[in-house]
Amino acid sequence: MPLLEVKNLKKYFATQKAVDDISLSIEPGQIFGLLGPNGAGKTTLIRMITGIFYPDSGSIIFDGKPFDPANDIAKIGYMPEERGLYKKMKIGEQTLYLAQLKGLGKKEATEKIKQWFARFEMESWWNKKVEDLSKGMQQKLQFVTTVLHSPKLVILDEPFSGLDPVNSNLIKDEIFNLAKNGSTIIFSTHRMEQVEEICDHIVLVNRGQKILDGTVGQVKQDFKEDLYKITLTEKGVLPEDNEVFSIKGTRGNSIIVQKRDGRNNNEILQYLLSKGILIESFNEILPSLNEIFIRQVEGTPLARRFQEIDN
Ligand SMILES: Nc1ncnc2c1ncn2[C@@H]1O[C@H](COP(=O)(O)OP(=O)(O)OP(=O)(O)O)[C@@H](O)[C@H]1O
Repeated sequence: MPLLEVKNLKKYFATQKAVDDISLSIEPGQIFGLLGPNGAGKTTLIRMITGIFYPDSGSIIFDGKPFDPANDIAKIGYMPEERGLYKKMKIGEQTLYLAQLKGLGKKEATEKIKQWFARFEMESWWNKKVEDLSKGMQQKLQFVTTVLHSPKLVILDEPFSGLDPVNSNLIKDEIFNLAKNGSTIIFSTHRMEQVEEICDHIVLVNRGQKILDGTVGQVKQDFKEDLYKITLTEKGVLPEDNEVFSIKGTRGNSIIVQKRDGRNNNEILQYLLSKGILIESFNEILPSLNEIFIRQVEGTPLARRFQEIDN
């Protein structure tokens, strides 16, 4: 049973169809990437899933039942892009307050805060004010306040913005841990390399509509162009266009080839061997999510620069 099911959700503003008939389904433990260009409708969709906006129409099923914001909100942790911490309040006190708002008792909340603060090396922050923290430190704190009550659904909007590589890794590891322990994660970002690394499943939204839905692997397979990078053992004996493949680029003793329709990989290798060309390595090149994103959103062909493909 999915943890979250959104069916035909719509939210129109006066001049804008912000979410225009979106349906999607998220399984428990999934790390789900909600992607789309600026203004696509991601925040509006998230605001409906978190009970901030009522949908104009459509339904949200959370944990098997119609979504009931008053009760279900305690099972959700949302880290919005605009961070919402009280600048003047002391960090320990504030974290405790936010945890209690999410339904934790004072004792349990204090224990959990201590565990998280120890894990993130934040123990010395307890009596500091938020305004005394750097942007990245505030980000870590916001992450802790989002996940402290062990929500079933964690929604993270650009969780890595402003974080250095060490802290990014720390948060990334925690995202994997949360999913491993059964939390479901919705992860919204414009950084496609993070999506490739972290997400199991993605949905791409554009102009209020869903334009892609699948696992990262499936989506890449769907957009593949039958391109291969072949590294040859000897320089100088490069093949030419032929009936099995066409040459799309060369770099040193590596070539990028495109398999012709109806041909298979063995035929590529057989052709090269028949010409006495020895092969050091042979790899399929799948498009990056970044390329797919741009192609789908802009409707432009993949602008691949072959000389820049390194692996
Ligand atoms: N409260 C509002 N009133 C009127 N229009 C709105 C409101 N909120 C969002 N919109 C419009 O709805 C559309 C979708 O906005 P939304 O914030 O959901 O996009 P987004 O995908 O989150 O974008 P970004 O990546 O830039 O955060 C935009 O055209 C926006 O101008």
